[in-house]
Amino acid sequence: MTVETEPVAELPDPRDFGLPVVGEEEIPAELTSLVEEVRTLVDAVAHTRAGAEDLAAARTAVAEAASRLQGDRHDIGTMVRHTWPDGRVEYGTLANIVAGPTNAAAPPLRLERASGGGLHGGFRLNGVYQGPPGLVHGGWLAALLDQALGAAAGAEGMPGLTANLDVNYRRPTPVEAPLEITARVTGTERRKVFVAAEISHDGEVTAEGTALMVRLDLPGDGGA
Ligand SMILES: CCCCCCCC(=O)SCCNC(=O)CCNC(=O)[C@H](O)C(C)(C)COP(=O)(O)OP(=O)(O)OC[C@H]1O[C@@H](n2cnc3c(N)ncnc32)[C@H](O)[C@@H]1OP(=O)(O)O
Repeated sequence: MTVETEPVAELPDPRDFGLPVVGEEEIPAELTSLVEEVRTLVDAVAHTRAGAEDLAAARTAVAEAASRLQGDRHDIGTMVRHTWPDGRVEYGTLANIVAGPTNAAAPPLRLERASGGGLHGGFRLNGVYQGPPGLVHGGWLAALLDQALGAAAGAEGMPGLTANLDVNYRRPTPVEAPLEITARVTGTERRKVFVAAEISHDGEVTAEGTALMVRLDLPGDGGA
């Protein structure tokens, strides 16, 4: 097994496969701000003790907002193009449930290149992500690890699908608290990309995951 992290092939443009592409820079600031507001709304709805009158008024306002937005939609499968500071281009799914920039159901996760290699990001999960009281749901921790693991492979020019994901929960992960996530490629073998990631709070690892990503068969890479 090697730890070769050079991109294996030029990434194809998803448009060549019939998938629409939106540049990250084309997402209107108003949409980004709306996504933030909807996250706040979901948290408010999940925890509200408001009375019937306020609930009914809020329902009407939300229904109006939804009907205003329904008409003009991106297709399922629309991709978003991200350009790293070194010029490398990467594609993600616009409405990805864990990191889609326009998906208000996704947590506010933003991954950056780490100085020592791999990716890292700081984030905070509100009470909507609870499993046990006051703690983040284990399924969401697995989803966050899976996303970071996939993104770490993608950031090295080796996008793929998760074939296997192994998660260990080391300590409880609190909601409403600063969290960090890191992920990196640890090795490659033919189309297999081995990746590892951790979520930590207060400097202590709370959950860690390893995955086998199987690299997409890209045109011209021979699959080796
Ligand atoms: C920025 C974007 C981040 C995205 C992160 C999110 C990640 C996701 O959620 S992906 C969605 C969940 N995953 C999926 O839906 C994948 C479903 N599975 C599949 O499509 C296929 O099984 C797939 C693509 C993983 C592998 O199939 P295929 O391309 O035919 O590869 P295949 O030839 O069988 O295997 C390639 C190698 O991997 C190995 N392998 C495949 N699956 C496994 C497995 N589960 N465990 C161990 N090894 C495996 C094979 O043994 C083979 O190894 P070797 O090179 O040593 O012979």
